[in-house]
Amino acid sequence: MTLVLSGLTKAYGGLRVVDNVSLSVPSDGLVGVIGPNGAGKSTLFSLATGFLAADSGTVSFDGRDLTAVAATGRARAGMVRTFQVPREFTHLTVRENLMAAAPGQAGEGLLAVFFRPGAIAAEERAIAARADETLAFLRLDAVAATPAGRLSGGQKKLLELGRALMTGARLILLDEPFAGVNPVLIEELSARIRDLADRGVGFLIIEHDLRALTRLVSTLHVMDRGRLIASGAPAAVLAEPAVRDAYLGGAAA
Ligand SMILES: Nc1ncnc2c1ncn2[C@@H]1O[C@H](COP(=O)(O)OP(=O)(O)OP(=O)(O)O)[C@@H](O)[C@H]1O
Repeated sequence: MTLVLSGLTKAYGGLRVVDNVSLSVPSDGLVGVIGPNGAGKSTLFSLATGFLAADSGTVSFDGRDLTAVAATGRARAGMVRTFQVPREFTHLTVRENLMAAAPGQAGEGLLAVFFRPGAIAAEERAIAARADETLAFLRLDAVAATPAGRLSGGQKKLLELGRALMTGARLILLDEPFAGVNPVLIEELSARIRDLADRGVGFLIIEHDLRALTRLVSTLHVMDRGRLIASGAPAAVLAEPAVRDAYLGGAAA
C-alpha cells in the first residue's frame, strides 16, 4: 500500500510549480508536507490524486502504476484526498454525507433498481452500518442528524475524514486538516488519524500548523518554489538552515 511519487513536474507558462518531486508514503505511514505559501503543495496533491495531469513523473500505489489513471480510478484504487475548504453537502445531514461518500456497486445502473432491488437494499443497510461505525469512531454521533453546513470548522474536518474513510481509502491525503480548527478538535483529529494509522491507513498531510503536524508525523518533507528542499525526521528537518531560510524569505542566518 505504498504510495510512490517519482519525479513529478508541473509547469504553468514555463514556471515549474512542482519541480521533479519524489517521495513515498508507506502503508500506515504518517508523512507531512510543509512549505511557504505557493510552494506547490496543493498542486503536488492534485498530481498525486489525478485532479491534475503531470507534465512528467509517475505515481504508483501498491505497486501499480496509476500515472495514466483518472482521479476516480485512483480513488477506487484506495487513495483519496480532502481539500483545504471542506466540500460537504451542506443541506444533507452528517450521516447522509457519510452514506453519500460510499461507492455504490449494486445501485449504480438504473436497471439494477428494477432487476436487483434486494441487492440494493442489502447494500444500503451495509452502507448505513458503516456510516454509523464511522460516526461513532469520529465521535460525531451527537450531530448525526445535523445538516453538515451547520457544523463547526473542526467538525467539518472530522466529517471530511469520515467521507474519505467511507470510500474505503487506505491512503488519505489531507490538505490543511487543522486550518480553522480549535485546539481541542486538533487533538481529537490527530488522535483519530493516529488510530487509523495503527489500523494500516497511510496519510500524507499538508499543514501550516507546524507544532501540531510535527507531533503527528514521523517524516516531514519541505517544499519551496516547487522543489523538495529537505526530508526526514521533523525535528532534524526544521533545524536545517535551508528550511529556516525558506520560511523567513532568506532572512535567516
Ligand atoms: N492553474 C494555475 N495556473 C497558474 N498558476 C497556478 C495554477 N495553480 C497554481 N498555480 C501557482 O502554482 C504555485 C503553487 O500553488 P499551490 O497552491 O500548489 O501552492 P501551496 O504550496 O499549496 O500554497 P498554499 O500553502 O498557499 O496553499 C503558486 O504560485 C500558484 O499561484
